[in-house]
Amino acid sequence: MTFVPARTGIDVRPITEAEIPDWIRARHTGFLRSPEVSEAEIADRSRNIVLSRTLGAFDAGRCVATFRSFAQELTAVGGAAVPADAVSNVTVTATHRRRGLLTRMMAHDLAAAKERGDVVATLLAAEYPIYGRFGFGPATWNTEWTVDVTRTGLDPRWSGPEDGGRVDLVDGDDVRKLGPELHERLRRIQHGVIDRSEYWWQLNTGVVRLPGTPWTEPFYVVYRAADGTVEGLAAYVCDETWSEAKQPRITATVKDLIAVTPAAERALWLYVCSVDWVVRVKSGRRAPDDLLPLLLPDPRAAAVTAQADGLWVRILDVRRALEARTYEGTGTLVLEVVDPAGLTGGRFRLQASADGGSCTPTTEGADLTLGVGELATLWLGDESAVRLAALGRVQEERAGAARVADALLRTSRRPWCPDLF
Ligand SMILES: CC(=O)SCCNC(=O)CCNC(=O)[C@H](O)C(C)(C)COP(=O)(O)OP(=O)(O)OC[C@H]1O[C@@H](n2cnc3c(N)ncnc32)[C@H](O)[C@@H]1OP(=O)(O)O
Repeated sequence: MTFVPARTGIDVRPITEAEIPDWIRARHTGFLRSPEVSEAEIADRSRNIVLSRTLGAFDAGRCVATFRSFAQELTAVGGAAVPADAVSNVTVTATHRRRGLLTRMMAHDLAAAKERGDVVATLLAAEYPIYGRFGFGPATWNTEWTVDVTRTGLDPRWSGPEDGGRVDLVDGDDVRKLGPELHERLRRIQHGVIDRSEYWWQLNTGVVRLPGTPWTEPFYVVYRAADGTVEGLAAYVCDETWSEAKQPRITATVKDLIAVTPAAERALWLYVCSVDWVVRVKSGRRAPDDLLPLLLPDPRAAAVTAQADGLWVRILDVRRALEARTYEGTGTLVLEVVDPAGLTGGRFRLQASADGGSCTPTTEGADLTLGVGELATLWLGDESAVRLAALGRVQEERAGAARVADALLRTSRRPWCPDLF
């Protein structure tokens, strides 16, 4: 593995164990948090980072930029997991911005991911304009609704699901036992979902608490179907707002809600919207086509209060990415994929049907020319090639090719990535 040559006299390289505290300080500085570094954080990082995948830029021995990646699995359309290079903790200290340090760290990491055989790289972008230039495209979107419970039209006498299932309050121990298996089932049916490690469950149930990140123990509920199978799990916290007239005006904020059946999804949303005293429910990050508004007799009670790009994907291997997913339509498409970084561009013939896709290099004339970032936005099924063509971001080399691409690549339900990393 060769490093991108230094143009600035600043070293970009994997950090050593001894450099972890300085790297944490630089990371805090880049994210505009207090530069103070605690022993607890050093211990936590020492346990959880892979040094060879934790990059720093060093100017006169001081860390001035940070970058970290780790192994992740991303669910493709149809439920197969593809190996992903998850990028996180990207910072460049303000004194060293716009000197190409991010560019060098990214080139180093993506080259290593390609060499390892990862199919895609993923990240969550702090700001939209940063990562398109590196071949990433937004592949999932998140919507947050705020439900005005007083106008949902829900029956105030609702006292649990009427399908034979039940909703039970559980505690963090139960969640750590039941959650991982439920999430594994979700991963097999929901494209866009990423794997959750044991550490994720510990962090998100308060077993691991990081300095500077306050923890409020949430309420946890599970939905069990009539046969006792756990099909859904929700975690929510409540504030303590009361009106001046001493009336409870509580907002419930959903931290996590995963369900593997529509019955579980329905029961958990109706439960959260029916807790006495709760007048407002904040949904947290949901897919834009989440059922929530339409589960309410009056969907206008659910107002969209945030909408933003979610998971960004960088395809590292076009052939394996297109062969990993399934297709709702049948047809053939020749794609000219432009990748200025030279990691995976070329001309590919995609033959798709209900049995899967085959993708082979070809010299046939292209139907559609598109950048590798645009392919990422289409790959998870969310974006429309017709829309991108209207924006001038994909070129039709054959009239009607964008419609064919939509018939093959788009999915009935939108992808969703509920997690932060
Ligand atoms: C996955 C995550 O961790 S997301 C978190 C990202 N981190 C942050 O937002 C923390 C605050 N910001 C920073 O640390 C830095 O500004 C970074 C990491 C965003 C950019 O680092 P830099 O070293 O300045 O980037 P670099 O010099 O390599 O810039 C490469 C190109 O991207 C452009 N660019 C970089 N950041 C931005 C931005 N925020 N908005 C628009 N363009 C940007 C540069 O102008 C440059 O363009 P050019 O090639 O046309 O000249």
